[in-house]
Amino acid sequence: MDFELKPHPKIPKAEGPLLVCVLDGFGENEVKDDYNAINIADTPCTDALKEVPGRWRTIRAHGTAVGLPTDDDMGNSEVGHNALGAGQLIDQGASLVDQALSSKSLFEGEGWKLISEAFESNTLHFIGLLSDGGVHSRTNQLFSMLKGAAEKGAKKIRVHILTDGRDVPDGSSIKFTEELEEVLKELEGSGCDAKIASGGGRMCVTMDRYEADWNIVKRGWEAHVLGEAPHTFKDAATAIKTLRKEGSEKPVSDQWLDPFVIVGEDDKPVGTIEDDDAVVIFNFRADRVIELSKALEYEEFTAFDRKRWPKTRFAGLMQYDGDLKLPTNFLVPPPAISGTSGEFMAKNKLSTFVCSETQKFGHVTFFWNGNRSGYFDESLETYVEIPSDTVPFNEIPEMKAREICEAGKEALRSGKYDQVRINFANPDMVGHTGDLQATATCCTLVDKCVKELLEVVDEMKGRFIVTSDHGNADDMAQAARACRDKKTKKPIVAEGKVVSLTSHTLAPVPFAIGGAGLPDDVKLKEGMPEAGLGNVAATLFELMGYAAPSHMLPSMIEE
Ligand SMILES: O=C(O)[C@@H](CO)OP(=O)(O)O
Ligand SMILES: [Mn+2]
Ligand SMILES: [Mn+2]
Repeated sequence: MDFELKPHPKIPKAEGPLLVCVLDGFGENEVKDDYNAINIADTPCTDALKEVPGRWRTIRAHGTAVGLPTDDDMGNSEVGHNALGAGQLIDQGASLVDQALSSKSLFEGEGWKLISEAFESNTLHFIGLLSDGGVHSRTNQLFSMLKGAAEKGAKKIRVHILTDGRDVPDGSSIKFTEELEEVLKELEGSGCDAKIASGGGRMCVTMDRYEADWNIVKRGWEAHVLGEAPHTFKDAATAIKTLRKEGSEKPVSDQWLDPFVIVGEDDKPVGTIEDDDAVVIFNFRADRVIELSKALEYEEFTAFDRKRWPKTRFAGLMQYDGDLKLPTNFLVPPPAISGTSGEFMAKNKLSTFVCSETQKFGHVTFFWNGNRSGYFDESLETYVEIPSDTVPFNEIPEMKAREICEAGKEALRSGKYDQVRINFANPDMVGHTGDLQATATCCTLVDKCVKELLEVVDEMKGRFIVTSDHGNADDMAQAARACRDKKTKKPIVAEGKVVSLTSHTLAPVPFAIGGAGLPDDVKLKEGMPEAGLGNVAATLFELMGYAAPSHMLPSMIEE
């Protein structure tokens, strides 16, 4: 690949830096009702951006536009930031696993060979997120692997389930558990001893990310590996129903269920993880299983006391970190992402400042750079992580927006950077709690932060991009979502309350350009209705005064 950036024939380089500001989960939903938290928030700055002729549009952020299998798949941070940073359409994990299952290549690769060594005399464990959300995993993929393993001779299978309620409606984990039990019963009928062994809610068990709180992984380790948890049950459906504490003063949502272990008639755990067992993590998405992968794979490990480290035959559904080559073994080769905008920046000696808080830090670094940890050239890249709070984010909807804003302003003013890239986590992270008011509150704050940043961009004669990676805050009520079902915009009401929507949405996202350093005649093209997140990287280079690299999807700037 030719990495040399050539000057843009018409757009000169700016005096000041380019700000790339990602408002995570800030969709532009066509339904502007009382359940659209952005609509009810006070957002004068981002509203004003929409009014500038030729400098605002929406772009696609879901489905096939970001490499997902179908246009029913909502966008998410991984695919969103991959597309934003790479400027290319990449077949994503969800699609690659689907393909590997339908071609059966999944059952023929090295990873499968490794785990199949345990089929005869040891246990095969599956650990992952049990839902059909399609963001981290999908039940139909798990079920195909379970059936495939039993057909190919696995004698004993244990499944460790993390309940969702974040990418799918809260409470749906019971349905997914029942579906799983059905499949396991079928396997039992064919002579395979197959059971659910442990579980817990994804936000408090196992699925931490970016090392925000290792205790989450520790709880998972204790439940899945050691068979230890504060609660034991004879079956998973009872576990979930009991731990949800429905009808009580403080019901618990699927995301936040305590860890639990399933025990047999003898009250002993039905499925601890032992030496020589095979373990498969059935999530395709990386961020929330990298820590568990490290705990399973690394002999040297200090993040928490594992008490016991079984030597397992461990494979990820994918390889989750291309730089660390973690895990060593995997069932499906990950998408190849190279020639990202970050790599081009570094190879052309352009300097970058990147900042977010822990919850989104890897989004603007790891995902942005094509699922690569680390730097392309540390002397040119400054990455600042502001530690996130470890509470449910509707309790502190401000999160670290203030701190990120201040760091961004300082970086812009320093004159040291060609690009300043930041991500505000709030609309997404607070949106996932389903708390409409708190989400509106954080959108108001984020809008203020954007205003302050844009003022500094002007002061420095710089340029800006303000955009998002997918929707979330733009629809907070189930069935109110316009894009999912245009016919029923009315929210679902249960027990007198509107049922909240905790997931991402299918809405497109805003894309705004501007800044005092941007010549007046630089405008966005008309048309290009199909443009999506993958068209941002080329646009970014043009805004910086360079011709876009030819392998990237086309720029949205008018020629
Ligand atoms: O929290 C997460 O893991 C996902 C939702 O499952 O959200 P995002 O893609 O915005 O990171
Ligand atoms: Mn996101
Ligand atoms: Mn999210």
